[in-house]
Amino acid sequence: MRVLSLEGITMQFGGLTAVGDVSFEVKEGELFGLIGPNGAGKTTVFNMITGHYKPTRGKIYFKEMEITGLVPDRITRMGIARTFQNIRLFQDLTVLENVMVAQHHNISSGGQAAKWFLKSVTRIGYAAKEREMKEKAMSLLNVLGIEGLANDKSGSLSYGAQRLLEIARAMATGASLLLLDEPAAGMNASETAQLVHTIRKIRDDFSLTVLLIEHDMKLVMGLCERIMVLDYGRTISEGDPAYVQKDRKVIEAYLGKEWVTIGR
Ligand SMILES: Nc1ncnc2c1ncn2[C@@H]1O[C@H](COP(=O)(O)OP(=O)(O)OP(=O)(O)O)[C@@H](O)[C@H]1O
Repeated sequence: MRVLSLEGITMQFGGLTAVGDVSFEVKEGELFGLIGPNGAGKTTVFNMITGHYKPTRGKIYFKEMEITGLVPDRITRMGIARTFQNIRLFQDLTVLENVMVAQHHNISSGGQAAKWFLKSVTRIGYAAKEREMKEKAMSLLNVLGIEGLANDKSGSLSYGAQRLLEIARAMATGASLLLLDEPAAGMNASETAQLVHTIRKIRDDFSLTVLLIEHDMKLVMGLCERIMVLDYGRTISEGDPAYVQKDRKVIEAYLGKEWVTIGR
């Protein structure tokens, strides 16, 4: 079954066509990669799916329901969650609190709202509710392998751990489709290798569908089952990793000739 479907999506900013007539489908349970050079339009595609931008033209469907132009909060509640290229965590809340706040995904704005939410849950005495939220949040941190950092302030974490926390937060919304924007950015080689394993595991254990943007080609080629390549807002290739990495258009526009000899 297809989970996500984009039909002829176009996004113009004044005279600039950031994304031009892009169509693709992501099937349930798939690990789908969106790649291409800087400025190709990848994040703009994410922003249209999540309702941060309204497409100039085209339609977007999630599980056969049209979601084009719906507000981000509504789209999150329908089951789509994302991480951001520039990490967006509540830096002065703990790791555990960050995940607990994300469970209540209506509270998506500023740190004050997040603090108010946590305080009211505790003060009004929803002890059982709080305990349940804590347990769920801890189990997500466990899955991501950062449970040992639960009581640390998120601002004190390494870059790699912050990226994992962002994934935990996206999962905490109860989403069935995760959009990950450069999840390996800032990670070292061993963290990246572990991330491949983790993304596969959460896909399997939580029956998720994952759409990701990434510049680390080893991760993309080793993890994704299908890949779409954008260049100047247009689709230049789509297929499995074996096909895409041999496609001359992709090598010329993005991977470079050195990929052919050393990349694999
Ligand atoms: N809000 C905006 N207003 C004007 N131009 C924008 C806006 N958002 C994106 N763009 C432009 O759209 C084009 C595509 O940008 P986008 O961020 O989607 O690329 P990208 O493929 O994600 O790049 P990168 O790999 O560097 O993150 C760029 O030329 C960018 O400057």
